[in-house]
Amino acid sequence: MSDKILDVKGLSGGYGDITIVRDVNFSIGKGEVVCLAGRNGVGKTTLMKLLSGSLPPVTGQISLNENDVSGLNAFERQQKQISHGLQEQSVFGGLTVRDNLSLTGKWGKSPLVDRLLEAFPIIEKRYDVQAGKLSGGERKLVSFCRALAENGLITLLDEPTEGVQPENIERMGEVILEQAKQGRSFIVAEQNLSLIEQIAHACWVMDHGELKSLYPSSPDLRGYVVKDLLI
Ligand SMILES: Nc1ncnc2c1ncn2[C@@H]1O[C@H](COP(=O)(O)OP(=O)(O)OP(=O)(O)O)[C@@H](O)[C@H]1O
Repeated sequence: MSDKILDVKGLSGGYGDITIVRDVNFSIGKGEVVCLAGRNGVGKTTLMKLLSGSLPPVTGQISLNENDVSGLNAFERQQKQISHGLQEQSVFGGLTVRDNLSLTGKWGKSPLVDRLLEAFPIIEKRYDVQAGKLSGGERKLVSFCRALAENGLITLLDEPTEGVQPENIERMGEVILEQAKQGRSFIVAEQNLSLIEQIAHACWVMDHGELKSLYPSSPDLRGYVVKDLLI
């Protein structure tokens, strides 16, 4: 088996008759962290949904460890170790933080959970609080911790830092890099340049539903991301 974990060929998809993601091709290696940048509305979340299985592809093939998972739904892909903390299905307001974390069955006593609690002590302090009463940033931390605790081969994170304070963003980056060293791969749709610079082994920019690689092909990651994102 090669070190390639995820291989995507000719992936397209969208909503009804509208195609958002167009003919996307890439592969990701074991332990690789890829950041996905791009302006609002270009299709980053749609690509993440196509990868997680919450949106069925119109064309294309997604292979995980050389097995075709394109026809599997989100739950089945999760069983195959594609973990995700995506925006919409993130955190249920009527459940406590502890119950939200326990939904995947992976929030038990483990070194990984201990590490997450050490990085984000606020989580344990909020265990018995209903998630609907959390701040936006705290909900993002719950979603992040749950996705990380799943310990999947590949973890998809959609704007994990939205509303999160800088020191916690830096800790998110530290945890991602530690996990990547242990062989986990990540795709992180993200606009926060500090996090991108902290964690990215590669960075892609999405534009009109198509992907182009910026880094490491460009030596000036910040310059190129800023130019592509903000102008
Ligand atoms: N459920 C939906 N039904 C129809 N169109 C949708 C749906 N969700 C998103 N879109 C459209 O698809 C396009 C891409 O949206 P998407 O959420 O993938 O962009 P994004 O790059 O993640 O944006 P952001 O950075 O703002 O989160 C947008 O034009 C959006 O209006």
